Amino acid sequence: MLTIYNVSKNFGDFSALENINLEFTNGVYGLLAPNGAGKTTLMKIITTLLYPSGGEVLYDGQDIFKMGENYRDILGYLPQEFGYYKNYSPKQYLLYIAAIKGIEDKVAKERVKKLLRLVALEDVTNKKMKKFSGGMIQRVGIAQAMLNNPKILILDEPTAGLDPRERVRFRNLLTDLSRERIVILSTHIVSDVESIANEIVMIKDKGILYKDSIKNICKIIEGMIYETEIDFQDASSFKRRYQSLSEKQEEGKMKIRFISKEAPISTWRSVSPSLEDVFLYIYNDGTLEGDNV
Ligand SMILES: Nc1ncnc2c1ncn2[C@@H]1O[C@H](COP(=O)(O)OP(=O)(O)OP(=O)(O)O)[C@@H](O)[C@H]1O
Repeated sequence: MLTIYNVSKNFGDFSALENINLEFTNGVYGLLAPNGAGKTTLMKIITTLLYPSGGEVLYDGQDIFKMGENYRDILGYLPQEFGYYKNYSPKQYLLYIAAIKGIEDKVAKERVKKLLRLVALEDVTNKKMKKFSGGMIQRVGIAQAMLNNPKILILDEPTAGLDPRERVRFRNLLTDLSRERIVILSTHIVSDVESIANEIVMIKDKGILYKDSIKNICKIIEGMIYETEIDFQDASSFKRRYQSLSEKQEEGKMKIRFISKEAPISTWRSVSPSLEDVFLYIYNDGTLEGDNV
């Protein structure tokens, strides 16, 4: 179990995170927040790349900063900008990283072969990576993070730049991997974590706002989400009053999904909240009038 206990992080006078408390067991966790909320900072602390200004991070009760090599042996990390060598093949690259990690040659060869199969890159094992798609590169990234068969796998914005098919493949891979390890991935894209994360961790105002299942998080706004059709000319006043979640044109009218805490009127249809609705509600920019914020 990975435990984050009262962790804070300051950069000079600026406080990026305050009193973070979290516990992780095996499964996929989606760290979800807008850019700049502190996701990368938190992930860097978990990977020991940044030292917290206060608090502790424990793995099975041991301080990860004191575990040194022993912690790095159980940690896999895919940073936001992962540096690979275009002129290398995935096999060459992974063997090279394995050598840096001090994995014995014979063991490394076996593992690289297995990992390339796991991330479905067997057919391009010896092809130079310069012609690879974003999704293929991300899968090489996952494979390098998995070289030491880590108990904790940290992925910083791993789905940026993937096309929808690659996203699906990527999700399936993570679900598979999370059976026997802690997988924490950060993103500001709700749909990336919606179908794979067992729990969502939301950061707001430097702290943890929620750590819960999607189902429970959605309960926060249950009974507050509606859809209705309005005339385009009424749209701006409507949107000043109610927070719009999505809009589309339908038969000359605007179909709008929105949040209201007021008693509904007969033309509103109550709908089930989604994680995307919660995200928009939580991180709304405060441009509404009245009590609906
Ligand atoms: N080395 C640093 N020095 C000063 N401020 C920093 C430093 N690193 C991060 N910050 C600030 O801390 C806050 C959190 O940054 P962080 O990169 O963790 O956010 P994020 O949620 O990961 O966003 P993104 O996805 O854009 O990286 C931001 O306001 C950022 O400007």
